[in-house]
Amino acid sequence: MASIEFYKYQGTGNDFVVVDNRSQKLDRTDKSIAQKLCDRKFGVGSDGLILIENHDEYDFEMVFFNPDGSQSMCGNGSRCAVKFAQFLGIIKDKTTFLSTDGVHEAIIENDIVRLSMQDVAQSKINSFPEHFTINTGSPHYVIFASNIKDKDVKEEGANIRYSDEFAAEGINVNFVEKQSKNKISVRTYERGVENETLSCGTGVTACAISHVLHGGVSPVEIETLGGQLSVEFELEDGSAKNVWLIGPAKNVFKGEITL
Ligand SMILES: N[C@@H](CCC[C@H](N)C(=O)O)C(=O)O
Repeated sequence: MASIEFYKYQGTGNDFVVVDNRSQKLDRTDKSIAQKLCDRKFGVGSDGLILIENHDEYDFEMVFFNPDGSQSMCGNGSRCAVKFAQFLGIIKDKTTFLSTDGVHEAIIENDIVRLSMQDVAQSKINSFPEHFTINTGSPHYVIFASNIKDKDVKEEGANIRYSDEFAAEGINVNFVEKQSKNKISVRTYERGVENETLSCGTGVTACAISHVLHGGVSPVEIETLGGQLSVEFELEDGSAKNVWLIGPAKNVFKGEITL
Protein backbone atom coordinates (compact mmCIF):
# COMPACT_ATOMS: atom_id res chain seq x y z
CA MET A 1 0.00 0.00 0.00
CA ALA A 2 1.47 3.35 -1.08
CA SER A 3 1.02 6.63 0.73
CA ILE A 4 0.25 9.46 -1.69
CA GLU A 5 0.65 13.16 -0.93
CA PHE A 6 -2.09 15.17 -2.61
CA TYR A 7 -3.33 18.76 -2.78
CA LYS A 8 -6.93 19.85 -3.07
CA TYR A 9 -7.64 22.81 -5.39
CA GLN A 10 -10.85 24.47 -6.51
CA GLY A 11 -11.69 26.76 -9.41
CA THR A 12 -15.11 28.40 -8.87
CA GLY A 13 -16.13 25.37 -6.83
CA ASN A 14 -15.08 22.76 -9.41
CA ASP A 15 -12.80 20.78 -7.09
CA PHE A 16 -9.81 18.59 -7.86
CA VAL A 17 -7.32 16.29 -6.20
CA VAL A 18 -3.92 17.31 -7.59
CA VAL A 19 -0.79 15.13 -7.36
CA ASP A 20 2.81 15.97 -8.24
CA ASN A 21 3.53 12.89 -10.37
CA ARG A 22 6.89 13.99 -11.80
CA SER A 23 8.45 10.90 -10.21
CA GLN A 24 5.72 8.74 -11.85
CA LYS A 25 4.73 7.28 -8.51
CA LEU A 26 1.19 6.86 -9.86
CA ASP A 27 0.49 4.83 -12.99
CA ARG A 28 -1.35 7.17 -15.35
CA THR A 29 -2.85 4.21 -17.23
CA ASP A 30 -4.62 2.98 -14.08
CA LYS A 31 -8.03 4.65 -14.02
CA SER A 32 -8.98 3.00 -10.71
CA ILE A 33 -6.69 5.56 -8.97
CA ALA A 34 -8.99 8.41 -10.03
CA GLN A 35 -12.05 6.38 -9.04
CA LYS A 36 -10.60 5.86 -5.54
CA LEU A 37 -9.26 9.38 -4.91
CA CYS A 38 -12.32 11.23 -6.27
CA ASP A 39 -14.83 9.17 -4.26
CA ARG A 40 -16.49 11.50 -1.72
CA LYS A 41 -17.24 8.69 0.74
CA PHE A 42 -14.28 6.29 0.42
CA GLY A 43 -11.56 8.65 -0.89
CA VAL A 44 -10.69 12.36 -0.76
CA GLY A 45 -13.62 13.45 -2.90
CA SER A 46 -13.51 15.71 -5.97
CA ASP A 47 -14.81 16.43 -9.47
CA GLY A 48 -11.57 15.10 -10.94
CA LEU A 49 -7.97 13.97 -10.48
CA ILE A 50 -5.06 15.92 -11.96
CA LEU A 51 -1.52 14.55 -12.30
CA ILE A 52 1.33 16.96 -13.01
CA GLU A 53 4.05 15.24 -15.03
CA ASN A 54 7.31 16.25 -16.70
CA HIS A 55 7.35 16.97 -20.42
CA ASP A 56 10.36 17.31 -22.76
CA GLU A 57 8.97 20.22 -24.77
CA TYR A 58 6.60 22.09 -22.45
CA ASP A 59 6.78 23.30 -18.83
CA PHE A 60 4.70 20.31 -17.69
CA GLU A 61 1.94 17.95 -18.74
CA MET A 62 -1.42 17.94 -17.03
CA VAL A 63 -3.19 14.57 -17.04
CA PHE A 64 -6.89 14.85 -16.17
CA PHE A 65 -9.36 12.16 -15.06
CA ASN A 66 -13.06 12.39 -14.30
CA PRO A 67 -14.20 10.60 -11.10
CA ASP A 68 -15.25 7.59 -13.22
CA GLY A 69 -11.68 7.31 -14.60
CA SER A 70 -12.48 8.67 -18.08
CA GLN A 71 -10.28 11.41 -19.56
CA SER A 72 -11.04 14.73 -21.23
CA MET A 73 -9.96 18.37 -21.26
CA CYS A 74 -10.83 20.32 -18.11
CA GLY A 75 -10.78 24.13 -18.18
CA ASN A 76 -11.13 24.77 -14.44
CA GLY A 77 -8.77 21.88 -13.71
CA SER A 78 -6.18 23.39 -16.04
CA ARG A 79 -6.35 26.70 -14.18
CA CYS A 80 -5.82 24.80 -10.89
CA ALA A 81 -2.93 22.81 -12.43
CA VAL A 82 -1.23 26.08 -13.42
CA LYS A 83 -1.48 27.42 -9.84
CA PHE A 84 -0.09 24.12 -8.52
CA ALA A 85 2.81 24.21 -11.01
CA GLN A 86 3.62 27.70 -9.72
CA PHE A 87 3.48 26.42 -6.12
CA LEU A 88 5.89 23.59 -7.05
CA GLY A 89 8.29 26.12 -8.58
CA ILE A 90 8.00 24.62 -12.08
CA ILE A 91 6.82 27.98 -13.47
CA LYS A 92 6.67 31.63 -12.40
CA ASP A 93 3.69 33.64 -13.66
CA LYS A 94 3.52 32.46 -17.28
CA THR A 95 3.47 28.98 -18.76
CA THR A 96 3.01 26.82 -21.83
CA PHE A 97 1.87 23.30 -20.96
CA LEU A 98 0.30 20.23 -22.49
CA SER A 99 -3.22 19.09 -21.63
CA THR A 100 -5.59 16.46 -23.03
CA ASP A 101 -6.59 18.54 -26.07
CA GLY A 102 -3.17 20.03 -26.87
CA VAL A 103 -0.99 22.95 -25.86
CA HIS A 104 -2.23 25.80 -23.65
CA GLU A 105 -0.77 29.05 -22.39
CA ALA A 106 -1.60 30.63 -19.06
CA ILE A 107 -0.86 33.82 -17.15
CA ILE A 108 -1.24 34.11 -13.37
CA GLU A 109 -2.17 37.35 -11.62
CA ASN A 110 -2.53 36.62 -7.89
CA ASP A 111 -5.42 34.12 -7.63
CA ILE A 112 -6.64 34.76 -11.18
CA VAL A 113 -5.49 32.43 -13.97
CA ARG A 114 -5.97 33.38 -17.63
CA LEU A 115 -5.96 30.20 -19.67
CA SER A 116 -5.81 30.04 -23.46
CA MET A 117 -8.25 27.56 -24.96
CA GLN A 118 -8.02 25.95 -28.40
CA ASP A 119 -9.66 27.83 -31.27
CA VAL A 120 -13.11 26.37 -31.86
CA ALA A 121 -13.57 25.79 -35.59
CA GLN A 122 -16.98 26.40 -37.14
CA SER A 123 -17.13 22.65 -37.86
CA LYS A 124 -17.13 22.00 -34.08
CA ILE A 125 -20.10 24.32 -33.53
CA ASN A 126 -23.50 22.85 -34.41
CA SER A 127 -26.51 25.10 -34.19
CA PHE A 128 -30.01 23.61 -33.80
CA PRO A 129 -33.35 25.41 -33.27
CA GLU A 130 -33.35 24.69 -29.53
CA HIS A 131 -29.69 24.13 -28.67
CA PHE A 132 -26.01 24.11 -29.68
CA THR A 133 -23.45 21.33 -29.49
CA ILE A 134 -19.88 22.62 -29.26
CA ASN A 135 -16.55 20.94 -28.60
CA THR A 136 -14.28 23.22 -26.54
CA GLY A 137 -11.83 20.41 -25.70
CA SER A 138 -14.75 18.48 -24.18
CA PRO A 139 -18.16 18.02 -25.81
CA HIS A 140 -20.95 20.33 -24.65
CA TYR A 141 -24.69 20.59 -25.18
CA VAL A 142 -25.85 24.18 -24.61
CA ILE A 143 -29.50 24.99 -24.06
CA PHE A 144 -30.91 28.46 -23.35
CA ALA A 145 -33.61 28.55 -20.69
CA SER A 146 -35.28 30.86 -18.18
CA ASN A 147 -35.28 30.53 -14.37
CA ILE A 148 -32.37 28.09 -14.41
CA LYS A 149 -32.15 28.42 -10.62
CA ASP A 150 -35.32 26.30 -10.42
CA LYS A 151 -34.10 23.56 -12.78
CA ASP A 152 -33.46 19.98 -11.76
CA VAL A 153 -30.10 20.02 -13.55
CA LYS A 154 -29.16 16.50 -12.48
CA GLU A 155 -32.35 14.96 -13.87
CA GLU A 156 -32.72 17.09 -17.03
CA GLY A 157 -28.98 16.90 -17.74
CA ALA A 158 -28.91 13.13 -17.33
CA ASN A 159 -31.89 12.77 -19.70
CA ILE A 160 -29.88 14.46 -22.49
CA ARG A 161 -26.53 12.85 -21.61
CA TYR A 162 -28.04 9.32 -21.61
CA SER A 163 -30.29 9.91 -24.66
CA ASP A 164 -29.69 7.53 -27.62
CA GLU A 165 -27.70 10.23 -29.43
CA PHE A 166 -25.15 10.80 -26.67
CA ALA A 167 -25.21 7.72 -24.39
CA ALA A 168 -22.09 6.05 -25.82
CA GLU A 169 -19.62 8.98 -25.75
CA GLY A 170 -21.44 11.11 -23.20
CA ILE A 171 -21.86 14.88 -23.30
CA ASN A 172 -21.80 17.68 -20.73
CA VAL A 173 -25.09 19.59 -20.54
CA ASN A 174 -25.22 23.33 -19.86
CA PHE A 175 -28.35 25.35 -19.04
CA VAL A 176 -27.83 29.03 -19.88
CA GLU A 177 -29.83 32.08 -18.89
CA LYS A 178 -29.13 35.38 -20.64
CA GLN A 179 -28.74 38.31 -18.22
CA SER A 180 -27.55 40.99 -20.66
CA LYS A 181 -25.48 41.32 -23.87
CA ASN A 182 -22.31 40.41 -22.01
CA LYS A 183 -23.57 38.43 -19.00
CA ILE A 184 -25.03 34.94 -18.64
CA SER A 185 -25.75 32.48 -15.83
CA VAL A 186 -24.86 28.82 -16.33
CA ARG A 187 -25.54 25.53 -14.56
CA THR A 188 -23.79 22.38 -15.81
CA TYR A 189 -24.31 18.63 -15.63
CA GLU A 190 -20.91 16.96 -16.20
CA ARG A 191 -20.38 13.59 -17.79
CA GLY A 192 -17.84 11.50 -15.86
CA VAL A 193 -19.09 13.12 -12.64
CA GLU A 194 -22.66 12.23 -13.66
CA ASN A 195 -24.01 15.07 -11.58
CA GLU A 196 -24.23 18.84 -11.51
CA THR A 197 -20.94 20.54 -10.61
CA LEU A 198 -20.63 24.10 -9.26
CA SER A 199 -18.86 25.24 -12.43
CA CYS A 200 -17.32 23.87 -15.65
CA GLY A 201 -14.63 25.79 -17.56
CA THR A 202 -14.98 24.16 -20.99
CA GLY A 203 -18.76 24.41 -20.40
CA VAL A 204 -18.86 28.16 -19.77
CA THR A 205 -16.57 28.60 -22.80
CA ALA A 206 -19.11 26.74 -24.96
CA CYS A 207 -21.93 28.83 -23.44
CA ALA A 208 -20.13 32.13 -24.03
CA ILE A 209 -19.58 31.22 -27.71
CA SER A 210 -23.26 30.22 -28.05
CA HIS A 211 -24.31 33.50 -26.39
CA VAL A 212 -22.26 35.59 -28.84
CA LEU A 213 -23.69 33.59 -31.76
CA HIS A 214 -27.11 34.61 -30.35
CA GLY A 215 -26.24 38.32 -30.43
CA GLY A 216 -24.19 38.63 -27.23
CA VAL A 217 -20.87 40.45 -26.97
CA SER A 218 -17.40 39.23 -25.89
CA PRO A 219 -15.98 39.39 -23.22
CA VAL A 220 -18.78 37.44 -21.57
CA GLU A 221 -19.13 37.42 -17.76
CA ILE A 222 -20.49 34.12 -16.50
CA GLU A 223 -22.18 33.50 -13.17
CA THR A 224 -21.93 29.89 -11.99
CA LEU A 225 -23.05 28.34 -8.70
CA GLY A 226 -19.38 28.45 -7.60
CA GLY A 227 -18.51 32.01 -8.65
CA GLN A 228 -17.69 34.29 -11.57
CA LEU A 229 -15.75 33.39 -14.71
CA SER A 230 -15.04 35.39 -17.82
CA VAL A 231 -14.51 34.24 -21.42
CA GLU A 232 -13.10 36.40 -24.21
CA PHE A 233 -12.61 35.55 -27.88
CA GLU A 234 -13.08 36.82 -31.43
CA LEU A 235 -15.58 35.33 -33.88
CA GLU A 236 -14.05 35.03 -37.35
CA ASP A 237 -16.00 33.37 -40.17
CA GLY A 238 -18.06 31.44 -37.60
CA SER A 239 -15.01 30.14 -35.70
CA ALA A 240 -14.01 31.28 -32.20
CA LYS A 241 -10.37 32.41 -32.10
CA ASN A 242 -8.00 33.71 -29.45
CA VAL A 243 -10.20 32.17 -26.73
CA TRP A 244 -9.36 32.85 -23.06
CA LEU A 245 -10.99 31.46 -19.91
CA ILE A 246 -10.34 33.69 -16.90
CA GLY A 247 -11.07 33.10 -13.22
CA PRO A 248 -9.80 32.17 -9.77
CA ALA A 249 -8.02 28.96 -8.76
CA LYS A 250 -7.12 28.24 -5.15
CA ASN A 251 -5.44 25.65 -2.96
CA VAL A 252 -7.82 24.41 -0.28
CA PHE A 253 -5.76 21.88 1.67
CA LYS A 254 -3.00 19.29 1.52
CA GLY A 255 -3.16 15.69 2.72
CA GLU A 256 -1.94 12.15 2.45
CA ILE A 257 -3.94 9.08 1.51
CA THR A 258 -3.05 5.42 1.46
CA LEU A 259 -3.93 3.67 -1.78
N1 LIG B 1 -14.96 20.46 -15.25
C1 LIG B 1 -14.29 20.49 -16.47
C2 LIG B 1 -14.68 19.51 -17.53
C3 LIG B 1 -14.19 18.10 -17.16
C4 LIG B 1 -14.39 17.07 -18.26
C5 LIG B 1 -15.82 16.74 -18.49
N2 LIG B 1 -16.47 16.19 -17.33
C6 LIG B 1 -15.89 15.73 -19.66
O1 LIG B 1 -15.71 14.53 -19.46
O2 LIG B 1 -16.12 16.16 -20.80
C7 LIG B 1 -14.02 21.88 -16.98
O3 LIG B 1 -13.85 22.77 -16.13
O4 LIG B 1 -13.88 22.09 -18.18
